[in-house]
Amino acid sequence: MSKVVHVAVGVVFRADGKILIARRPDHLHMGGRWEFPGGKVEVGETVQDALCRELLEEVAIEVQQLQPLLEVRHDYPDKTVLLDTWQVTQFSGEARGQEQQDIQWVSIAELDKFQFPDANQAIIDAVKANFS
Ligand SMILES: Nc1nc2c([nH]c(=O)n2[C@@H]2O[C@H](COP(=O)(O)OP(=O)(O)OP(=O)(O)O)[C@@H](O)[C@H]2O)c(=O)[nH]1
Ligand SMILES: [Mg+2]
Repeated sequence: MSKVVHVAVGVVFRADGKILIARRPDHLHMGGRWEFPGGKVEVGETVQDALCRELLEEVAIEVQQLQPLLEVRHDYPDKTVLLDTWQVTQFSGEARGQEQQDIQWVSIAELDKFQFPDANQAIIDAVKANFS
């Protein structure tokens, strides 16, 4: 059994209620699909630290307030991920794709128009249930 990849994932809300999504670069796992920004938790790092680091690296925002939303464990054919998912309610800076990836701010209703990795359906369901 391969080990579970622990991933810090941020559902970032802007003051107008829109959520930040980013398009994964084509060459990566799940390339071309849309995601909530985040990345792997490194050794010796808390998941909160990882989330803050990843959001700064990927979309140039500084997290100021976060709270746990849910954990999703999902088996892909090639790996198992644990998406440790947090709601970000306050941040500073203006989001931009730091790795040439497209980003968009979308309403909860619009989330269904985008193709996400399979593991994300549980996150989208939780967002709709909690925040619609
Ligand atoms: N960030 C992020 N990763 C997701 C989501 N959904 C999902 O299945 N994943 C998976 O989680 C895994 C790790 O995420 P990642 O590729 O962002 O990790 P990372 O930023 O540390 O990238 P790196 O390994 O290139 O440094 C990938 O296999 C990715 O496909 C999501 O909404 N956001
Ligand atoms: Mg990432």
